[in-house]
Amino acid sequence: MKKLDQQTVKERLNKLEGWEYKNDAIHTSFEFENFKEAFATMTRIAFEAELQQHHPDWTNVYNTLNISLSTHDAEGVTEKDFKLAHIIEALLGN
Ligand SMILES: C[C@H](O)[C@H](O)[C@H]1CNC2=NC(N)=NC(=O)C2=N1
Repeated sequence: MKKLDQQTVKERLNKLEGWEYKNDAIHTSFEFENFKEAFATMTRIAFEAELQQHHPDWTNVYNTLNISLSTHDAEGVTEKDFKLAHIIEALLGN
């Protein structure tokens, strides 16, 4: 899949509140009530990621979750990343 140019990424980010473009990836963070809530959400995201065959680069510390999405083959951001980002937002009820 083709890497999106910077202008296109910025336009697409207008519809994704709380996400930013940096280092050839799109990033966001979430804060939950506690670790259990964070990990439960990660599990739900993991099942969706597996269905998409597209996986987040993420870190979790207690109740925080940091997510970065990029497409390794394209060395940047593609439509696959935006598709997963929108799925994640929908899972979170946003
Ligand atoms: C073969 C398999 O589809 C690829 O390795 C997939 C798996 N998940 C992936 N996830 C992400 N985020 N980027 C990729 O380029 C990627 N590639």
